[in-house]
Formats: sequence, structure tokens, C-alpha cells
Amino acid sequence: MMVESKTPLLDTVNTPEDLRKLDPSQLRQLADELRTETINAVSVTGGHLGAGLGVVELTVAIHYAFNTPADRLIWDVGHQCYPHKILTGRRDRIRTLRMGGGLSGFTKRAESEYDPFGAGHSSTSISAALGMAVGRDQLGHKNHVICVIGDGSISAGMAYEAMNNAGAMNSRLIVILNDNDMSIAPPVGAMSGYLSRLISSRQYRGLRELGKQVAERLPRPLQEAARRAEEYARGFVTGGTLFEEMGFYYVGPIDGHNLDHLLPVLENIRDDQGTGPVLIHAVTQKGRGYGPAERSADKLHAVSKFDVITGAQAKAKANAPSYTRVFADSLIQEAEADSRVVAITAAMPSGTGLDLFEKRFPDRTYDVGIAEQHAVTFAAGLASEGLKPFCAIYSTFLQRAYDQVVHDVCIQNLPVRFAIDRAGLVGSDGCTHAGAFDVAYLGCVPNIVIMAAADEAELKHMVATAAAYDHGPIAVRYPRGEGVGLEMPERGQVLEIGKGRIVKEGTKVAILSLGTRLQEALLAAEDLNARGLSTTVADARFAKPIDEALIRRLAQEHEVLITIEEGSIGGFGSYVLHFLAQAGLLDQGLKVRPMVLPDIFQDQDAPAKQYDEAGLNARHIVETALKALGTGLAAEAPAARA
Ligand SMILES: Cc1ncc(C[n+]2csc(CCOP(=O)(O)OP(=O)(O)O)c2C)c(N)n1
Ligand SMILES: CC(=O)[C@@H](O)[C@H](O)COP(=O)(O)O
Ligand SMILES: [Mg+2]
Repeated sequence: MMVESKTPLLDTVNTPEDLRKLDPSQLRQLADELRTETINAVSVTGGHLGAGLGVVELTVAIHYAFNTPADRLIWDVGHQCYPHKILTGRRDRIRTLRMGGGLSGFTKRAESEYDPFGAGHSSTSISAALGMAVGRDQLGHKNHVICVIGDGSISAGMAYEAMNNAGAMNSRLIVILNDNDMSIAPPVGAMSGYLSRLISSRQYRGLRELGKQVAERLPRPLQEAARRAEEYARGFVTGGTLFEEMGFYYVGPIDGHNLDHLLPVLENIRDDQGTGPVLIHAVTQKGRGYGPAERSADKLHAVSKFDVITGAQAKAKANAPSYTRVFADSLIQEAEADSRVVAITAAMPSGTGLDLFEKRFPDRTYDVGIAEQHAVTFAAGLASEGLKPFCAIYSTFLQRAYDQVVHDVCIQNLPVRFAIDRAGLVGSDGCTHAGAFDVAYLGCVPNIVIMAAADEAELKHMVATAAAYDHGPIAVRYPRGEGVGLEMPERGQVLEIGKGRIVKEGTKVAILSLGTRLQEALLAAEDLNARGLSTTVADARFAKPIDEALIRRLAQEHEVLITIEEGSIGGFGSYVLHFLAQAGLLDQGLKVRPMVLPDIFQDQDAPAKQYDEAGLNARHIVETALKALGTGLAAEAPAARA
């Protein structure tokens, strides 16, 4: 028996071409069906939900009013793009979202002509859009360029760099500010307060109501004129907004869920012969149209699979605390013992665990918004005054503050502590969020100490070590996900800087691991020992300074020295090789095999599968050792572990 479709109208729309054949009066139904499909799809895949629900009407209106993909549409961050993907020929794959071989969770050029620019990191859309607009002008093309940026993302410095440039150029660019008064957490900063004032300004509400009443009573053609008058008046009544002062024509605030408001404004701007940048301020609700999201404090920013009826999320059984949780608990313990410990996050309180720290120490926690560059130099300022700042930033997002790390922290040798979460491969978020490069990009900088936790107990020791270390910058990296389930020490012990540890003694093969590949190294050692190849396993603990005495001993007492790390070439293995060469330890026939992430951007998949693809699991270590020794995978040995 045929089951009646819940989305009969959406079923007829595969591309924006199909969408633009609909009558405007059908768009409300289409938006409702698109919202239903988005909820149902994410309930199966998990992923980012709240942001996409908040832009359903915007997505429909933009694709309806503009001739995408010829008109370029760029989504900032891209986490809100699921409705966009459904409408742009990818509905059939939307239930592969964020899975291996499936759709990316963000916009991606290689995935669709409707994705003119990739994203994942925030606040890039205005720069990219301006580039496309100026490129269009240079080439004499006539297409429109539209970008949608959230109220959280527009608080980042890069957005101002772009607006500053756009405002001085006479290139038509349409920026839609998607203002849902949310970042991942409630937004912080003066910009958020400013936007709230813009929306709530009394004159605006009065004239808006009047405008709406007048507009609703007029026949359609006149409605547009009235609305245009209302919108232009808006600019006058609310006075020169910050955006107008920056050279943008400001329109709004308008209701970002009301298609009767959105369409005329978009069409007016589309047909307007003006030049120069326009900013449309759309007020939306993150999580709109789905009760569990609307009621949730974080508007279900990110979810695992869930029951659509109840909103109850599938909770994977935790065998051990997450590294993030261990970091937070350890930092709280250090802060209880030392009032100089303070913590900084760049709009990621829950992701970094600093939401827990803030509950305990609200006056010693700073959320600076999506502003990693500022976060690092702000921490440097705190350190210069004698405080102990822990700057908790994901490895991938720390990339944005590289010069601040070098110029403001390391050159001045200020004791900033970097808690680098999401180090290594991260799974569903894919390559834009992989923490692949921090050892490489930090290790080459003088003065900084770099630690990598092999397990959750080590992480606790390293947080204690960072709290105690006041001689300059120090970083500890640790991965996304759970620990190995170890008995936790009551208190973190302060480690000797630059000293590694032998975990298992052997004589023929040495595996020197940095970070949580240690577990795989131990499995590989078991296998190699079973083959009669006595294997040492050592935990480096420090990527910088390296433990030269330990490395020298491993080199002199073994035939093969393998290094392994959850990082790119140019990191720990390179430093070890450099030392071995400098010390002449490569001259006596030692076989050195650095194992690092492959020189590619790995797409999303389950982390274990990503590491298998990367060649960094136990069986790869075994293969590397056997190849180095010149013995194939001999038949008599037990089958290599998967
Ligand atoms: C450079 C960078 N820092 C942090 C993040 C993590 N992040 C993803 S979405 C988000 C909040 C974005 O808020 P907003 O732009 O208002 O979008 P909304 O989720 O409200 O739609 C943050 C902080 C990121 N993607 N990029
Ligand atoms: C969209 C974005 O950048 C964040 O939401 C990010 O996906 C969070 O990553 P985690 O899920 O690892 O905290
Ligand atoms: Mg927002």
C-alpha cells in the first residue's frame, strides 16, 4: 500500500529551477515541508540541526528570488546548509550527511555547483562574497552575489575586515545577517547587544507595525512600494546603523520567517540598480519549528540521532569520560588550588568544557566570542599581568590565531597555557575541523612547550604540569572523544618537562608514540612480540622539547625506531629525525620510520576508519616494522589485528 508522502510539494522540487516555477502562494507549504524533511533527515544522521531550522524560509526565499547557481549563494560556517542541500539536488543523499562517502556537513565546492564556496570555519563568507563580486565586475558579468552570515559569526574580526573593504568598494554585494540571537551558546559581546537594540528600537517597532498594516491592506503591486518605503524609512528611523557607517545600505530588521516580508525585500534588492554593498538584517529563531529545538538552551545546535516525536537523542554508551571532561575537571582542580588560573574560550564553552569551569568560577572564565585571534592575545595580556590563562581552543580553530601565538605569546615568552582539544582526526566534521597540524605549526616556534596526552590520566598530569609551568608558553593537545577507561589519579602530578617514559621494554623494535596512538602501539607490540620480535613501546609525552636521552637510548638499543603521531608531516617525527641526524645516530644503520597522517585532506568518517585510511592503526605499525626488518608478513605469526 502506497504511504502518503509527508512532503508532496517538496517531492516535485529537486532543484531551484523547479522551485522558481512555483507560485509564491505555494512557498509557505514548501517551507513547512522542507523543515519536516530537514528534521527527519537529521534524526537519522545526527549533525547540526538548530541553525538549519532557523534558515528554512531564508533558503526558500533566496533560491526563489535569485537565479542560483548563476547567482552565487555563500553560507557562513555552512552548518545551516542542510535545507539548502535538500533544495539543490542532494535530497536523495541527505541521509548520508557527515558519513563516510556521504555528503559533507558543510558547504563544499566539490560537492555541488550550488556551493560556490566551502566553509566549516566561521566568518569567511563576506570576504569570499566580495571576492566573487569584484571578480564578477572584473569579468563584466552580471550575476548577483549573496552571503548569509550569523550574528555569532559576524562578531569575528575577519567579518569586519571584509565589511571595511566592501564598504569602500562600489561592488554590489548582498549580505544577509541571519540574526537569531544565538551562537552555539547565547551570544556575547557588544555586537550582540547592538543588534538587539536595533531590533527592539521603539521607533522601529511602531513604524514597522504601521508599515505592515498599510502594506497588508494594499493590493500586491502597491504593497511592494509601501514595503520599500517602509524599509527605506527604516534606515532613516533607526538612524545610521553601524553597517551604514561602514558603507552598507542597511535594510531591516525584517522577519526572517515571513516569506511575505522576505520575498519583496529580496526582489527589490535584486532589481535595484544600485551599486555598493547591501546588508539585510533578518531576524530568525534558531531551532524554529521544532519544539525540542526551540525549548533547548542551545536550540539543538548539534545533535546525535534522535526520536522526532520526543526529541530524545540516542546517547552512545560512554565507557570512559571524554578528554574534554577530564580537561575541565582537572582545570577546576588546579583553579581551586591557585586563584591565578583563569580560562578563555572563543565561543565554544560547551565544546571545550569551560561551561563546567564557568559554573565553578564565573568570574575567572572569559568567552570572547568567535574571536580566536583576540582570545590568544587577550590571554597574553592576562599572562603579562601574572595570571595563569588557559586558552582552550580546538586545534583547527587555533590555526586562525597563529600569528598571535608566535608574535604576542612566544616571542615575548609569556606563560599562556593552550588547551588544544580536537587534536587529530575528528570524524563527522571532516577535514575542515581536523586537528592535523598543531604539532607542525607550533613545534617550529621557539619557546613553546608541547605536550600530547596518551590517555586521560596523562591529560590530568599535563594540566597540572601546565598550571605549574611559568617559564613561557605551554600547550597540551588531546583528541575528540572518550578516554581509554583508566583509573584516574586523585591529583595530577607535575611532569618533568621534556621527559618521556618507557611503557614496555623490548630489544629489537622501538615504537615511540606521541599522544593517543599509544594504545595502537601497545597492540602492535603484542603482535610483534608474538612473532618473536621483541618490541619496546615508549610514550614521548612531549613533542617539544623532545627527550633526547630517551631517543638516543632507543636508537642505540634497537634495529628499528618507529615514531607515530596523530598529526601531519613536519611534527614530532620530523623533530626526532632531525635530532637523530644531527647526533649521527642515523649513521649506524638504524632504520627510522616516522608514521604521520597522510598528506591529504581526509573526508568525514568514523574516527577509527579515518585512522585506518590514514595508516595509523596497530596493523600498520606491524607492517611498518616488518618491512623495515625486511621480513614480509610471515605466515607463522598470528593474523595481524584489524
Ligand atoms: C573560526 C571558528 N570558530 C568557531 C567555530 C565553531 N562554531 C560553529 S557554528 C558557531 C556559532 C555560529 O553562530 P552564528 O553565526 O550566529 O550561527 P547560528 O548557529 O546561530 O546559525 C561556532 C562558534 C567555527 N565554526 N569557526
Ligand atoms: C559547526 C562547528 O564548527 C561546530 O559546531 C563544530 O562542529 C563542533 O565540533 P564538536 O562536535 O567536535 O564540538
Ligand atoms: Mg546566530
